[in-house]
Amino acid sequence: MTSPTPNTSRDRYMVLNAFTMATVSHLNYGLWRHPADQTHRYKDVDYWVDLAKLLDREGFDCLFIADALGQIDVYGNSPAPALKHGIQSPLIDPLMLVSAMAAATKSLGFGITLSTTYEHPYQLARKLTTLDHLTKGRMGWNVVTSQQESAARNLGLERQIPHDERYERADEFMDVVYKLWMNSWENDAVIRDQSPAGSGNWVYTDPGKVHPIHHDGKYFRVPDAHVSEPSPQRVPVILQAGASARGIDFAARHAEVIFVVGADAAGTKANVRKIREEAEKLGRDPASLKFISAAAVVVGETEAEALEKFRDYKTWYDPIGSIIHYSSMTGVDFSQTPTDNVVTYRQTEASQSVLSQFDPAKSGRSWTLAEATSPKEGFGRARTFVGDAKAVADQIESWLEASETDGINLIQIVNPDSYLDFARLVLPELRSRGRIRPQAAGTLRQNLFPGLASGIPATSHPSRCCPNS
Ligand SMILES: Cc1cc2nc3c(=O)[nH]c(=O)nc-3n(C[C@H](O)[C@H](O)[C@H](O)COP(=O)(O)O)c2cc1C
Repeated sequence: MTSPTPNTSRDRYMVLNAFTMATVSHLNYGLWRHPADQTHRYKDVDYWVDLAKLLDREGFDCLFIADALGQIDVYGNSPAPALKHGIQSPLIDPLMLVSAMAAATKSLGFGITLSTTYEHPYQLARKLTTLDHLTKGRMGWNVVTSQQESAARNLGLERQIPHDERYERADEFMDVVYKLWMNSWENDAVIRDQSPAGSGNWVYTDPGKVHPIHHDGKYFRVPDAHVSEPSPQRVPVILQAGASARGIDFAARHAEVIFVVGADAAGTKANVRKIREEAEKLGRDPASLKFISAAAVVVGETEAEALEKFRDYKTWYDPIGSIIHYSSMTGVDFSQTPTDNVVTYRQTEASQSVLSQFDPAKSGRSWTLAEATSPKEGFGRARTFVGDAKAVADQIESWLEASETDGINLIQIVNPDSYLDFARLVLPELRSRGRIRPQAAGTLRQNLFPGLASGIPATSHPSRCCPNS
């Protein structure tokens, strides 16, 4: 049951992320065919640098990039529909994009998706430490346990590790990376004493201040110290999205920014309260968690202009594409399901929360497949706010209130117009209402959690549990 306690820890400043994927269409199914859309340039570094510069200039907190590790092939039991419809395929590696974007920006954070099921913690720790150095403390990690059989098949497994066991493995994965990031190098381990040759005092790193972690667990054995010296945040900001029972437990334990789902504001709020409650039980400070959800915005100078734009965008929207993606996330082949059939929950080894949010037992009403995947009033499964600047700002504020979330992951409908329109029209309005932080504070973590004295996680975060932290 949800907590009756109202959430009192939310800041006035909202979290503002742009949400995309290194592919032709993310949640804006079919819009790659729109004449204004530039997403087909996703393989061009200038496309990413231009997007990052725009978001940085306009004061977005973070560019959040989703990812997947295998083909989208549940719908019709084949990759062909996703390939034809351009549904998250073709796809490139988002981590590779960060250095170029970082070099062209000052304060924009980067939330990149990496899987605890298919990465190794020792390697992942080095990759994210490297980027946290190169970005000067602007890295976030969207921790996923993955959900596609196609990833398992192509990465050396017979089949997916079962859903709950993936989370068990993920818990141990986090334990390993926390030890590497927080416990292995002391703050003053690097001395870089350049005493002249012959003095005998010169030293780069004090070996006595670099500690092996001696991890020997069920899934991982990592005996030695981290190979990289600590980065500005030490631990990238931990983002997370899964919301099954096991996903909620994981989020409550580890996540700082939770990408929360729900069929509507009430369902989203129930998930927010559940995770907050669990986090508090684990001794975490409720102010050290933030909740965001996906949102699309169609804004015009006037309501009529916005409605016309919405109508135009809708003509390009691909409802089959949305079902192809939904099949992949849920692990259920919906290719033969009439779109007016009611969505019922069934347990799969893929994402459970993406299906259970439409379970009548959870949301209080039934949803047809069409309503779940292509609601008339929106784009895909993202909340959609349409109108002039004032109306959109009103809708965003009402949504944040009703869902008890802290901010949005703004999806693109048409790139870059969706972000340009938002920046030109909605941001000044939100700014005038005191919703946008006036300037960057330092690291991504300090931007998201104003008041933190340093870039490292809050003292109640599990990464701070051990010596040297
Ligand atoms: C809103 C949302 C966004 C997600 N984004 C990704 C993603 O980009 N890449 C990925 O591999 N998994 C993604 N996932 C999958 C989850 O991270 C998680 O691994 C999966 O949902 C299984 O957990 P669950 O049953 O607890 O939801 C996403 C899930 C949700 C709900």
